[in-house]
Formats: sequence, C-alpha cells, structure tokens
Amino acid sequence: MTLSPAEHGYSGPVIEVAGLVKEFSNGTRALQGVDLRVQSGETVVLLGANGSGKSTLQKCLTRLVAPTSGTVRVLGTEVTTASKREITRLRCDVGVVFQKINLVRELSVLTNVIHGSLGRAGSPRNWFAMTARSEQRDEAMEALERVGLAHVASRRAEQLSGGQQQRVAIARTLMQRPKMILADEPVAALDPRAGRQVMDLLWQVTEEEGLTLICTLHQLELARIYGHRMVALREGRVDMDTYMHQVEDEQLEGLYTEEDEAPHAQHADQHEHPEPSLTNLSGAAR
Ligand SMILES: Nc1ncnc2c1ncn2[C@@H]1O[C@H](COP(=O)(O)OP(=O)(O)OP(=O)(O)O)[C@@H](O)[C@H]1O
Repeated sequence: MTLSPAEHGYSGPVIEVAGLVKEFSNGTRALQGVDLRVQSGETVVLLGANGSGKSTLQKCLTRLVAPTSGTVRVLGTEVTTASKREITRLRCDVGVVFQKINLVRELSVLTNVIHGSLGRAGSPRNWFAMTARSEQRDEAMEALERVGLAHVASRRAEQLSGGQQQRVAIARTLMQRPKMILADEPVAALDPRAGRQVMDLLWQVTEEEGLTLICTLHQLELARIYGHRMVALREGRVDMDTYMHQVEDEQLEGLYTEEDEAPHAQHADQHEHPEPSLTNLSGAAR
C-alpha cells in the first residue's frame, strides 16, 4: 500500500530543502547551500566521502542540528521556524535508524520494540497506559514477525547479534508508524550477509508502507541495488543528483576522489531528472 502525500496529510514534496547552510560554532561549514526535493515514496541514497555533510543534512531535516540559514520543509512542517511542539510531532512521523544501534541492552526485545510507540502516545503517562493494553504487545509482535524475529521476543536485546539488533531497531521504528525513514549508515557495522538482510528489510518495509527512505551508505554495491535515486555530497554541496541507473561506476567511484581528480560530475542544477513519481519508481530497485 502506498499513501499519497494528501493521505499523509500534506501536499507537495515530502522534503524541500533550499539554500541550506550549516556552520558549526567552531567555524566548520558542513553544508554550503544544499537544495533538495524528495517526493513521497522515493528511496534516496545519500553518498559522499567522510565529512561531506551527509549526517549533518539528515540531522537538519528534523532539527537535531539547527540550520544556520536556508529553508527546510519536511512533511509539511517548516523545520527552520517550527515551534518545539511542531518539531516533536515531526520527529514522531520520522523514523530513524542509525549505525549505532541504541536498544536498551538489558530489556527484552519485545519491550524495546514497544518503546517505539512512546512518541505517538503523547506523554509517558499515556504510554504506560498504552503498554498495559494487549493490542500494544500484539502490534509489537507483528512488527517482530515482519523482521523475522518473533521467536526471540523474550530474549534480552544484548543476546542478539548486531544484524538481529538492527532488525529489532527497524521493528521499533515500525511501532512509531512513521511516514518517512532516515537511515544513517544502517549497515556500516554489519558483515556483508547481515548488511544485505537489513537493507532487504528496510527496502521491503518502505515499499510495503509507501514510506520515503533517505539512506546514507558507503557501500556502493548496496547503493546500486537499493537506491532508486542518488544524491551525492561533496564538501557540503550537492555534487550529483540523479537516478541510480543513469550513473556510471566511474562516476560513483569519483565521489571518493579529490575534486580535481573526479570524473565530470553531474550537478543538480544542471541535471534535469524527471519529476519522480510512483509510476517511475518501478524501473530501478523498486
Ligand atoms: N558538532 C559538530 N561540530 C563541529 N563540526 C562538526 C560537527 N558535526 C560535524 N562536523 C563537521 O562537519 C563536516 C560534515 O560532517 P558530517 O558528519 O555531516 O559528514 P558525513 O558526510 O556524514 O561524514 P561520515 O561519512 O564520516 O559520516 C565534517 O567536517 C565534520 O567534522
């Protein structure tokens, strides 16, 4: 099932970033004028060398990092000017999956997954009332079934492998009932097989739920398989923004070379990609 932007409760692109600059207090300009528009249901892989600004860009989308200038609009919320309450609401709609898997190690897998509903409860008091209800547990078990881990629901999180823990983190994100998922190097700490399993799962749940996925990856072979569109950053600027199947291997590898050594880059403002739509998502990975 794929929800249209209108069904999500907003219209237009799910992400609209214009002229985004982030300068940290130590003077580092991590983002130097980023423009980005993402349509509902797109799978965008963010690429670029270490320090090119990928994490900072993702964090600006929910104001975990406050932009210095420019505008950021996500799921209909003007992130740069939103109140704290609006930001809290936005963060409930945006699931995040990080390289560092922050499960509560001593708690059961099931309890960790139930924690995913904390944001939508509105307050800890409501949440405790919700968790007492059996529907909450049933929903968490369903989420665990979707990630293939219902059989370890009662185990402590610390007893699982890294790949299994990342799948539990995805189940926890599903409990949030997100409209979008931001994944920052979700498989960086996993072996190739576990990494593929986690990426398969992320791809599958975003496809089934009609979610938008923005995923940072360093593994180019995975980017090729799972990315429908790629956005590459270089020194805080968008260096390429194109459909993955239109990118040559040489161009991908060039993202990790010095600027003057790189093959001709496709700049977002020179590149005309067709307005992404759900019908043209089927050609590439999804
Ligand atoms: N809190 C901070 N304070 C100062 N500088 C920062 C901060 N966070 C990031 N930076 C700097 O901003 C630049 C972009 O960092 P960012 O983490 O966004 O890059 P990245 O592309 O995600 O890198 P990586 O692939 O290594 O994760 C880097 O020069 C980094 O050192």
